[in-house]
Amino acid sequence: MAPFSTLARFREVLAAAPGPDAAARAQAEARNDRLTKPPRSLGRLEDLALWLAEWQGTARPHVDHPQIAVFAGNHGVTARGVSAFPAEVTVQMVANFEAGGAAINQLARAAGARLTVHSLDLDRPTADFTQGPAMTEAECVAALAAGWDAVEAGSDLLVPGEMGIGNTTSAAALACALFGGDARDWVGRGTGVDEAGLARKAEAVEAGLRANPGARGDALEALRCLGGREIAAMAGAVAGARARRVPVILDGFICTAAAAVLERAVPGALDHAQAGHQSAEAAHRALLQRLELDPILTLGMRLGEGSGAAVAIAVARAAAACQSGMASFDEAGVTG
Ligand SMILES: Cc1cc2ncn([C@H]3O[C@H](COP(=O)(O)O)[C@@H](O)[C@H]3O)c2cc1C
Ligand SMILES: O=C(O)c1cccnc1
Repeated sequence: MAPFSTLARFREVLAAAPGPDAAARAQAEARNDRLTKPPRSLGRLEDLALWLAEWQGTARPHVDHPQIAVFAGNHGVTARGVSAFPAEVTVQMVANFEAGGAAINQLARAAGARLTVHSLDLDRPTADFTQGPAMTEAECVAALAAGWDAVEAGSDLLVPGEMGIGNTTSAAALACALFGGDARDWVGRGTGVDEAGLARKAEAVEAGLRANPGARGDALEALRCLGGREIAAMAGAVAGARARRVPVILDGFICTAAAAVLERAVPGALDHAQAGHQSAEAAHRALLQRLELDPILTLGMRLGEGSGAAVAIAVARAAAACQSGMASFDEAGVTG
């Protein structure tokens, strides 16, 4: 059960979260130095292996039980004409996830990952944030807790994903509140809106910041006022993974905006997270840069659902396999 029932308590829990295991990292580095390859020849795979090691607390990290947790929520801001698709697609796509027909079902299977799907009050959209806060504190805390509790015992890697028509507008508003800049810098095409739709998105972000003056000064307040249930749940899942020392691979723009809330609330709160990919959603690159995250993949994907991060699981598994399975120069009788 999530150990918080207020946003203030969530912030304290986040601030008290464990750091990396320095001893495990040192052992993993020493082992990596003795493996049968020229130093650094596995490039970023070596960094990923050491990152997995320091969070899993072992010199021989593993990606045997990755979990993809997809959260779904509905957004009142869809009333502003900000998506190319109607809001009912959210619940329809949840049915598709449950039937195995979505992209994330195929990518989870391809990645050897367990997929869990979490619907968050789909019949109760968040309030339209252009008129005031999207959520009450109780609603925001409940969504954070749902994410926290979704991380399953035994998962050795977590990918948070989302489904929520209108949520690129919510994510843009969040990013704008957290990092400043112009609304137009943070909005993008999402599901494929035209120029008029893009202008409506920028107007909604501006109106949201005007209607929620407290959002600029406080990351958790920004989440409550401008986020959505699936966005808060992804933030809760990333925080819950940290408490359990489970490394996280972040997905696209919406997932990264959710995670950014944690980093802005408590610097260092994303140290256990890597960026799985860089989305084609225009502002994702800027968001990654603000967070100093270097995406593992750039495939031009712009789907969400955890899809880009799901593809990156294979890279993390490859990193762990080399670190944990390779022979040392001594063991293999190779001259070092
Ligand atoms: C069929 C379908 C499947 C999706 N899977 C993810 N998204 C993605 O699109 C939505 C965000 O874009 P916007 O802000 O423009 O609505 C989110 O649900 C996101 O997960 C989908 C969107 C659609 C239409
Ligand atoms: O980057 C993403 O995750 C994304 C972009 C567009 C639409 N849905 C998701």
